[in-house]
Amino acid sequence: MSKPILVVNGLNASYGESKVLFDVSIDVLDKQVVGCVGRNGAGKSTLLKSIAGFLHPRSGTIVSDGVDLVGQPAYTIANLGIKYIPQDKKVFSDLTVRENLELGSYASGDYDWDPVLTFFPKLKVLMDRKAGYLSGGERQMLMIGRAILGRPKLLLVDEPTEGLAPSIVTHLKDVFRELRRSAALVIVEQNLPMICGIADKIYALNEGRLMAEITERDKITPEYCEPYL
Ligand SMILES: Nc1ncnc2c1ncn2[C@@H]1O[C@H](COP(=O)(O)OP(=O)(O)OP(=O)(O)O)[C@@H](O)[C@H]1O
Repeated sequence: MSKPILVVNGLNASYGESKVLFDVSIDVLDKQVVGCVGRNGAGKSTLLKSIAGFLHPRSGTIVSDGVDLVGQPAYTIANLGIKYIPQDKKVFSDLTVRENLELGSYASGDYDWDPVLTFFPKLKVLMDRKAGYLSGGERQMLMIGRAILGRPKLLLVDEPTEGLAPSIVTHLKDVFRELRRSAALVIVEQNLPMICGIADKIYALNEGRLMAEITERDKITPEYCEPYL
């Protein structure tokens, strides 16, 4: 039986006076793939940002390996091996692909190039190119490569397939499947065939509240999850 790598309990989060998450509780086991689905504005990104330390919640606990992450700065959480891949695919445009990749593990100085170049051989060719010139798919490879270069234990991935060609979506699906050998993943995703194809569990959010925790294998299907979108 795997141990939990993340336990979020009673999370309430706001932007100023506007409350966005209401008493959200989730848990993620080691090497588990957890999907998070919901309509636009449901609070999925806010949940990931809260775990990653980019937004300090009003109340609740977020515990990983016995450490409460609430109140910790984002860089401390990243150094604990919890890597956040935001939706916006922002890269440092004037830095090369190599420099962008290395920045993610700069603090720890621990670079594990093998999985990055095995999963994304195309990055080898692009290594000296300025990141600002990359296509959307190449940027996503860079974002994921940057997160896995430092041997993460948990990846928080926000809508990784948004706007990408079907061949890249299939590739990313294979990458996430392989990554679970060494890390747990929480993936926010609107592409139900993609997330249902790899998730062990799905959480559905609506208007900041948890509507469902779907764990039965035969219910982790696009048809079953569709009403939550
Ligand atoms: N920086 C911010 N300041 C104020 N309100 C915000 C901010 N970011 C998000 N919100 C609001 O919080 C709510 C939840 O947004 P969030 O981005 O978490 O939803 P989401 O489920 O990820 O949506 P989407 O699928 O559209 O990305 C929305 O009503 C949004 O307008």
